[in-house]
Amino acid sequence: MVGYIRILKSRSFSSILFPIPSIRKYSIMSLVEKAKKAAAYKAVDDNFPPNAKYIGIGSGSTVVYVAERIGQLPNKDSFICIPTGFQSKQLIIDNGLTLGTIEQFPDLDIAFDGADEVDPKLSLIKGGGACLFQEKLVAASAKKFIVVADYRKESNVLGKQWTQGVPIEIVPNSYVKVTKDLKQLGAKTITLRQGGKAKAGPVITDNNNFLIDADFGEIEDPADLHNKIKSLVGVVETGLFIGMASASYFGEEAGGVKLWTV
Ligand SMILES: O=C(CO)[C@H](O)[C@H](O)COP(=O)(O)O
Repeated sequence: MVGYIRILKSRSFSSILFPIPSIRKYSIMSLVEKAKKAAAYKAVDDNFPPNAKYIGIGSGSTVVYVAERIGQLPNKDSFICIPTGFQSKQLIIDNGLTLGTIEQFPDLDIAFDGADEVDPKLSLIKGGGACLFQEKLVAASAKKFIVVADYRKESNVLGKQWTQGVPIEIVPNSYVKVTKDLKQLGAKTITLRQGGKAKAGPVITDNNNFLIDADFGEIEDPADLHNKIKSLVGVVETGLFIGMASASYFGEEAGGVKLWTV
C-alpha cells in the first residue's frame, strides 16, 4: 500500500506529492511485533520452572523475545539452553545464556517455540523457518512444550491460515520420489523450497537436507496425515506437531495475551 504526503507550497499553492510507501506497513508490523513480545514474555513468566536446569529454545521471530526474557532472569547462569538450529544458537549466545547440545542434555525441563499455525487441540504446523527437525527433537525431549505466537496463527483447522503447505524435511536425493508419493497422498501443490534471492537453488536445512512444502488444504486429521507422510521413504520429519504442546500463548491484535491449553 503506497501512501502520499501532499506538501503545499505557500506561494504558488501548487503541491508536490511524495510517496510514503511504508507508513501503513510499519504500523501493522509494530502491532504484530508487540503481540509476539507480549506472548513470549508472558509464556516465560508463567512457565519458567524456578529450579530448571535444561531449557529448549526454538527458532523464528517470536522466540527472539523468549530468549530476551530468559536472558533477563537473575539466575541465568544456573541453567543450560539447548538450541533448535543455527539462529536459535545465536539467540542463546547473544542473550548471555549458557549453550548446550541435545546430545549432552537429552532430558529438558521445558521448551519454548513458535508456530506457523495452531489449532484448538494444540496441533501445530511448524517449519516456516526450515528448522522443524531439530525443533521436534527438542520439543520431544522436554517435559513441557510451550508455544508462543501472534494472533495470525490461531486457527480452527490446520491448513486454513498457513496455506503454503506442510513443511516436510527430506533427504535431498529423494525429492522426486517423495514428490510423486505426496501427490498420491492428495497434496494439491508440492514445492521444493527455494532459497530465493539469497540462494540459487533449494533451501538446505541445518541438517543438510531439502524441504518440501505440500499443500493438503484444510487438514481434518493432522495425526493421520503426519503418519502417512512420515512413512514415505526419504522423509526425515514433518512439520505437523501433534500432541506435543501443553499451552499456546497468542499475543492479540488489540493487546493482551490469549492462552490455549489442553
Ligand atoms: O517453525 C518455525 C521455524 O522452522 C518457527 O517456529 C515458525 O515458523 C514460527 O516463526 P515466527 O515466530 O517467526 O512466526
